[in-house]
Amino acid sequence: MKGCPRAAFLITMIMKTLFTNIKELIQIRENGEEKISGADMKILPSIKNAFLLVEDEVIVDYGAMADLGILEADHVEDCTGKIVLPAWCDSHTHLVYAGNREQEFVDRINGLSYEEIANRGGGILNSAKKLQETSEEDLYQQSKERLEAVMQMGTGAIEIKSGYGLTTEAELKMLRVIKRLNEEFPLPIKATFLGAHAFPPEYKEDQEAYIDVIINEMLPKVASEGLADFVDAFCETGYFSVAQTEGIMEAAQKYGLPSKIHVNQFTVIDGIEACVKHNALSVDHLEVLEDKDIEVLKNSSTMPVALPTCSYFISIPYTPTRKLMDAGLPLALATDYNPGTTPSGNMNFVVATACIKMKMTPEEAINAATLNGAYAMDLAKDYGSITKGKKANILVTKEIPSYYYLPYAFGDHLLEKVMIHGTFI
Ligand SMILES: N=CN[C@@H](CCC(=O)O)C(=O)O
Ligand SMILES: [Zn+2]
Repeated sequence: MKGCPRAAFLITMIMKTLFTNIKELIQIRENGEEKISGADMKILPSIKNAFLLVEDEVIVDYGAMADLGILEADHVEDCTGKIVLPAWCDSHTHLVYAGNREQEFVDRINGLSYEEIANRGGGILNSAKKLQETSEEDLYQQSKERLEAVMQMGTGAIEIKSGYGLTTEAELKMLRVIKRLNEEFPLPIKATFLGAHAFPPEYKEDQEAYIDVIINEMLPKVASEGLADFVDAFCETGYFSVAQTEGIMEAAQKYGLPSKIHVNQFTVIDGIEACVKHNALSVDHLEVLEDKDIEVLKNSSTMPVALPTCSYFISIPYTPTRKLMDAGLPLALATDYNPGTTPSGNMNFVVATACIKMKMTPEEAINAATLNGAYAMDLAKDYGSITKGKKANILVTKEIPSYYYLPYAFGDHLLEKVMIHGTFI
């Protein structure tokens, strides 16, 4: 009922939607699992020839068609030949941005690296300049279009970061746009404050002064206006050091903001250890990993998040997800939707890329893109699986041979219907 509080008083009848003859209902979780780890990721519990019942915005029942008694419903959705699964949970995006960076895409084709482009004032600083010059309304309109598009592609819960503002005013502008999206769209949106995305040029020679702005100027405003759920930093050589990242995590903790940190994208600088020490909810990227990083993640509650379409787009190594899972760790998959390294919010393509390039099985990839993604946004209690009492965020595929077909036919749009909070969008 987000964005429509009065409706709760106006609607008196329960709206029932019954999905019948489902070829296979997948990602059924009955035991309150909040995340799936290690070898368990190979298992995707399912029922063949199933039904699913939704009342208002909640999943209330499911089972084999043979066990479906006579049931009245306001709407019956015949799913003969179709797979039904929970909507994707995209736990890492930068979906709010201004303009695009297709020139840098061509520059990379012509031989420049991400680092070389950034050193010339491109990259994050290029996006920050564009965003600072864009009005809040225009930024909202650009972002809204992207959000509508990713929902049509099956995203039912999403995290969006700031980080292209890099001034107090522009960071707050981004976060207000995220807040407005959250108010006006039916899906849950978690906001992450990423003031520590890059050093603005005017602070190049005095990094600590910018850290001071983040901690003593931006964070208090973000917190007092209730604009963020999490804090993030780009913990990377040439960006924010481990010590600076720790300072930001500690400051955010005082405002009750857990961290989700960009780390180990290009270099190993012991950032993961610092994140685990500060109980980070997730560590994201991890394209370069050493055994010691994996050891540190064991026995922690921090979710490793891989972003395979970022690796695909800027031709960097893929996160060694097999090593992580072999170590018994959980793993989430997300898009990293942003104008520089991943101009795509397509979770289907993320799942396919994980299977094709990282050799994850479809079961592992689907676990990573649903329940584990929800965990990485602190949303697993209500999203990410077919569970009685969870929100009805449901994908219905077209008629396909099996769920293997989703990553197999990687370029096809295979979703027929998307339901968010009990309503087809
Ligand atoms: N690595 C840091 N941030 C983004 C890219 C930002 C940009 O290039 O605009 C990422 O997650 O890939
Ligand atoms: Zn990112």
